[in-house]
Amino acid sequence: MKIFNAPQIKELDIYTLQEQKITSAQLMERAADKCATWLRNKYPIHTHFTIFCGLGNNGGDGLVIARILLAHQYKVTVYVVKHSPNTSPDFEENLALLKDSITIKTIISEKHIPPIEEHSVIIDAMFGAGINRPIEGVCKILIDQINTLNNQKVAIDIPSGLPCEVADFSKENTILKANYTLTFEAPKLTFLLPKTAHYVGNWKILSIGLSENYKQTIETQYEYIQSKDILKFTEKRASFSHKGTFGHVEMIGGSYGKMGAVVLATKASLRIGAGLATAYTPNCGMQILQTSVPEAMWTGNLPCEHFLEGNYISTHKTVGIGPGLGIHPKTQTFLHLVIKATKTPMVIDADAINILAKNKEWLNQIPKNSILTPHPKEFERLVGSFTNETEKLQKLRAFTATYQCLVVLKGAHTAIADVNGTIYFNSTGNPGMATGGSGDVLTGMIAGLLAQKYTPLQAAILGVYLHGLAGDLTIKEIGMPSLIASDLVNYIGKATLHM
Ligand SMILES: NC(=O)C1=CN([C@@H]2O[C@H](COP(=O)(O)OP(=O)(O)OC[C@H]3O[C@@H](n4cnc5c(N)ncnc54)[C@H](OP(=O)(O)O)[C@@H]3O)[C@@H](O)[C@H]2O)[C@@H](O)CC1
Ligand SMILES: Nc1ncnc2c1ncn2[C@@H]1O[C@H](COP(=O)(O)OP(=O)(O)O)[C@@H](O)[C@H]1O
Ligand SMILES: [K+]
Repeated sequence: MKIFNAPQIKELDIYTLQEQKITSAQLMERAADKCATWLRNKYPIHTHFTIFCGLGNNGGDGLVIARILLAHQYKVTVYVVKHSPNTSPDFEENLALLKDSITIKTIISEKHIPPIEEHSVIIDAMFGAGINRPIEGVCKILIDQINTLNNQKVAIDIPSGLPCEVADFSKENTILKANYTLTFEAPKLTFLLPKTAHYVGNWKILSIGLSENYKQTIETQYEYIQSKDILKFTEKRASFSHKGTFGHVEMIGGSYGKMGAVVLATKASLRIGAGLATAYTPNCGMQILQTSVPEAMWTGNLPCEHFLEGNYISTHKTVGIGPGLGIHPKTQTFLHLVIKATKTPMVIDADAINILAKNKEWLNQIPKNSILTPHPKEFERLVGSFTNETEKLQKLRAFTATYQCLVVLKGAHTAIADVNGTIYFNSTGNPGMATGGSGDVLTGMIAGLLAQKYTPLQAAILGVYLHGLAGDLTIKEIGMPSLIASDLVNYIGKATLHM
């Protein structure tokens, strides 16, 4: 699903009106009706709603929602926050319609800000996608007050004050903190970024029938990955296929005391369907690997007892490197040899990334279209620090373009940056996955998919999606805190049933 910025949403709106021969007021009615239906399903009939409306179309949505809720016998109080003389035509039209049913109160200055009933559900329809500067004056005072209340808060389209795209978020910015956000058609970029997502709460996409034809023509830099996107990639296994058909993963990693990481990655590569897997570890890992993953083979440089060092000769398997690797100076040299000897895309994770961060001149030598899977701290070591989300996304794009590789920046809504600059955000996963070893499982999954000849972009997207889904399926059966990385490996199978 494409993620649109504010000008693109406007374009899409205009095209939809022409294509479907409807007025903007009719589209507003449709959008507000979807919100009202959601609210009616969620809140019982005795609920009181306090709706704060701005003067643009977001405010217009609020007025229509009020009208529909009133028609369904809900108790509703509506305030229009009059911060400017300008209003939108659809706001005016709906203001006139609503005036027939209730008295609409106006907030012009601080003294008009009302006390809000303790159990009233607050609907935020002050500013939507049209926000173009920080909020000041009476709106700021009102939002600051609302943010101190424990009432449930539902934002329409986007919490007031939050832009659709990334902006510099100084501490002074006033943004309403919602429990729920009902957004139209597609999420906004700011819903998916760690510094801004907490304003949005639990968000729902409400489809309002915008033109699918026009969506196809809009070029976006951001996409949101859902199940229908991954279904495109999946292929059935041919009857006469054999283990050689599904590739051979060589998972390189492990060091004394950190062998579990490579165990998890190797197992995961097999669970996602690689035909064969070989773990390449120091000698102390041999028995551990052979006992914990009997399906895998083992190889290593026999003289290395506790960490990988020495020579490396490629056997042209699909290489994953990093889990548990350590950063011993001799291991650093060894990694350099692996990178130079490998000619096809590889997966580079954990300490392999940390070593590259210390030896940036080697980055030019990694095979084209390789996939690096840093968590945010590892990413920062690679590209240097960043002060805001804009800078982080710029650095992400610059990195993939410079080194012609993909980056999987892990976390909630893991971001997969393609070589061409498109960034795909994941929709699966949960905080139960914030546990040691989860990332190693992902490395194994992506390597296993690469071995099966998925393209690097497909392997990254599919791996990240199924990894998160395995986490989501796990917590349906055990609580989030109990989830451990081995559970993810065990649920890969169930996750693949959704393909
Ligand atoms: N396709 C869809 O998704 C559909 C979307 N719909 C709805 O339309 C909403 C977008 O509506 P919108 O364009 O009228 O803008 P909105 O957010 O109401 O802002 C109002 C005006 O406020 C102003 N302003 C900006 N910042 C300010 C500030 N800090 N402090 C003070 N003023 C400020 C600025 O005007 P200015 O003052 O700059 O002239 C701006 O124009 C969208 O979020 C959704 O709810 C549906 O109805 C139909 C389908
Ligand atoms: N809050 C969260 N929501 C969704 N996924 C998460 C969350 N926290 C962590 N994860 C996922 O768990 C994995 C953690 O990886 P990483 O930090 O490398 O762990 P480790 O180094 O212990 O293997 C990543 O795939 C990340 O996306
Ligand atoms: K809003």
